[in-house]
Amino acid sequence: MKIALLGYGRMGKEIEKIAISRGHEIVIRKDVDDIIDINLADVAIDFSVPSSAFDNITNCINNNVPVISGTTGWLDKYDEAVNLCIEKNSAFIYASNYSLGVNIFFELNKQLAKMMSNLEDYNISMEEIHHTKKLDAPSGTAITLAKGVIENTTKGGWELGDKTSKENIPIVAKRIPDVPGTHTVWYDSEVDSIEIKHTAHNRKGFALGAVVAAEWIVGKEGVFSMKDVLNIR
Ligand SMILES: NC(=O)C1=CN([C@@H]2O[C@H](COP(=O)(O)OP(=O)(O)OC[C@H]3O[C@@H](n4cnc5c(N)ncnc54)[C@H](OP(=O)(O)O)[C@@H]3O)[C@@H](O)[C@H]2O)C=CC1
Ligand SMILES: O=C(O)C1=N[C@H](C(=O)O)C[C@H](O)C1
Repeated sequence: MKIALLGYGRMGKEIEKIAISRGHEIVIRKDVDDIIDINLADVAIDFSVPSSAFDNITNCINNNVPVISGTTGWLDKYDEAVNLCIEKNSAFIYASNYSLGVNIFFELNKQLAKMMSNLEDYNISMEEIHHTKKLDAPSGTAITLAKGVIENTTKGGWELGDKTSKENIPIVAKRIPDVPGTHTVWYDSEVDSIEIKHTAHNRKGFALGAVVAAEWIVGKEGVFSMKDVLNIR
């Protein structure tokens, strides 16, 4: 496949290595606001910055080039991208995290939330730790984890900070040099704690998932998720 990399930073470079090792060709490497001809590519992979993701994605959709987006911090415009994709009969996936391990962790988190939903002695909290170059907080992955709990409990939302709250899920965001991404969900009571945790050791899992999603989406039409790609039930 001919792949356009929209964003050629830490993730773009990791994706390039995996894509080439799987027999693909990189035809576009876009950073900043370069003018590009997206039609040179069979599929585009966007790991850029929150302020440019929406423009990158809609350029692909408008040109009927399937697009995989991993950029976080732009989701206020997600519904607009979805509607455009449906209107143009194009193909699009956004995932806050493309690694297989985190996508299994998302399902585990939902199951645990269901089991804990009636146990009032336990307080939920979350923590995400990332490298100091990360632009957004909390991480997209932490937001997906919080949504997974909200869908399965009476929690109404999430908030940044460590304040225990009956209504919202507190999320602490820590920035420590070189950490690729660590997410923990706790349920604490007076007598014990339950903890589930995912630790990325490097960026290879994110990059492989994005390339697998790009291979999967070519020839399809619609708005999909990593659950579709990985066939997780
Ligand atoms: N979903 C997932 O699985 C994962 C998601 N991410 C997310 O992916 C994004 C990128 O992460 P990462 O690679 O670490 O970040 P980097 O900062 O290393 O890379 C982002 C790149 O995007 C470039 N860029 C800036 N403006 C544009 C534009 N208009 N079009 C295209 N590229 C542009 C930047 O260029 P310059 O430096 O010149 O500004 C930079 O090279 C983040 O939002 C991060 O949260 C990260 C890992 C996994
Ligand atoms: O910025 C990162 O590095 C990461 N961002 C994603 C997020 O915001 O969840 C995924 C991963 O944790 C790495």
